[in-house]
Amino acid sequence: MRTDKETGRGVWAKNPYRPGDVLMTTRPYISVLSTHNLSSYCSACFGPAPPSGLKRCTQCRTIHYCSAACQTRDWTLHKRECPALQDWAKASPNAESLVPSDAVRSLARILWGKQKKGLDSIWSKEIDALQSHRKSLQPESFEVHAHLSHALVLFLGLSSPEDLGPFGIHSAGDLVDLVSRFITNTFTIATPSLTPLGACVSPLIALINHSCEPHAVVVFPRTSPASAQNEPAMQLIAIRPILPDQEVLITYVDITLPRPQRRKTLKETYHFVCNCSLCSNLTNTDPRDVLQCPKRCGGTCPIPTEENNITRCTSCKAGLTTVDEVLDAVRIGEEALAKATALQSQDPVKAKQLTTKLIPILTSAGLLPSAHPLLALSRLHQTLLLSSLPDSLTQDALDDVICAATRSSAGLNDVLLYGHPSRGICLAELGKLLAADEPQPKEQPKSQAEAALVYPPSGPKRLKLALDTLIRARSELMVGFGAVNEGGEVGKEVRESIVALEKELGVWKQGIRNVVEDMPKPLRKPL
Ligand SMILES: C[S@@+](CC[C@H](N)C(=O)[O-])C[C@H]1O[C@@H](n2cnc3c(N)ncnc32)[C@H](O)[C@@H]1O
Repeated sequence: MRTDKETGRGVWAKNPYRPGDVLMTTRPYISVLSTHNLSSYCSACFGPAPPSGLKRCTQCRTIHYCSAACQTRDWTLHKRECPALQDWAKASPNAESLVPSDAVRSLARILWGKQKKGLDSIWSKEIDALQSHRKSLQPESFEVHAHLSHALVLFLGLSSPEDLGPFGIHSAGDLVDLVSRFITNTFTIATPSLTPLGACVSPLIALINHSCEPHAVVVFPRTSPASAQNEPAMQLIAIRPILPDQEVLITYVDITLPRPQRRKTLKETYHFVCNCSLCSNLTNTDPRDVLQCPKRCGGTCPIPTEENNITRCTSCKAGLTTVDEVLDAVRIGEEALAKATALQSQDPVKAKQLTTKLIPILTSAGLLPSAHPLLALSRLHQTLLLSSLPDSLTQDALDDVICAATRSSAGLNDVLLYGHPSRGICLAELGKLLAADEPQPKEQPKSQAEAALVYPPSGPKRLKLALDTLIRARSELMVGFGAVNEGGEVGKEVRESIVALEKELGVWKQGIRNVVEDMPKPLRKPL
């Protein structure tokens, strides 16, 4: 750890690292599941329900565990949390707020943890040393802070903030510091396939500063089910070569978003203006911000904005003549993205209608798959299609989701570095879909030219594409989720699918060979 005047504390590499190397493994100090995951994942190891189901805490009836060992491990904090959850539910005015928010449950766990370990313990000191932005808080965030503080005091069963003394909080300033430390240093826990599960705080991982072109990523690969007591294990994994004496940087925001959106979140949540290599490079065309050349010469041009609406192909210099159409498409695309994201869980049908309608509009306006908001809409569309696949799968439904996954993967590949976990997961999903049994295989095109236009292909061609995609997925997962982890849980599943597909393709080739060998041999001409 070193300290820099501008960025504060940070982590520097002592040794060289290659992409796929694990730099550190640690368990967060506190972690909580998001409310909607509380009954489907274990609150101690964050694993999914085993075949026998999860066991619910009989007292609070809110927290679930996968085993007695996990329940025992969580007991030191849950014994404080359990009565608080019961009292909160009793006082709740409606069924939607029977459980306090993830942030309130996390803050309470931090305070109970400090009390249990001792206010002078290293544990508590590391929490207290986390970066706080109390002094630079903007008036817009006062309301969030006040709301969280009020809910926290209620959840702890106290009558006023003055009663927080036993937790080391002696003034309003201390309380603002606690909330600010949580907001600046909290980390999203995800499944091995990157679905968000909840929130956690690790003082070690929280030391790492940000870049929109990160050297490393933090993932939860879950490599061995036998070691549930070490989960949720956070691993810091290199995705670029890192040299000794180089600062290790991760990203705090979604780096598929264009510069203005990234900078806004970094300013509002983390209180700094990003000057990373990607944010400072304004000369190159950013794949997050590009249209096809209006003359389709193969080049690209930057997406126009209200302020700068003159844009030309960087290759043939043709000027864009459909500026208003593009500006409108991007504006309604962004509105639809915000709406569909908000509706995703309450009304997925409506959300899918929005993504289905907007993707062709953005595509016909010339946006490339990597451009914002097309990439974000494509990824959301893929998730919505996958979760609404009918039980009796139809060829059209399967082919639709394959096309969506192909578009997302193409976009991600242009924006993210080789080996980024999101690229590997998207390829793995695409490969698995291509390998799925076709419900009603389509007739094979007669000519090669016709076949080239059909996507996704059918029959053996599709299986071969599935195999190639899974092989690419595996090599990317070996980077993003660590080579020693064999690409994490998903990397291992992909390896098994590759073996099964190779067998299937082998059987198919052997079948052809047998048919050929059984055919009557042409008579040899006499010499
Ligand atoms: C999770 S903490 C990282 C560790 C922090 N530097 C510390 O001293 O504890 C996040 C905070 O670090 C600072 N930070 C991280 N990356 C930065 C960057 N690229 N430029 C400026 N400040 C940065 C910001 O104050 C941010 O809110």
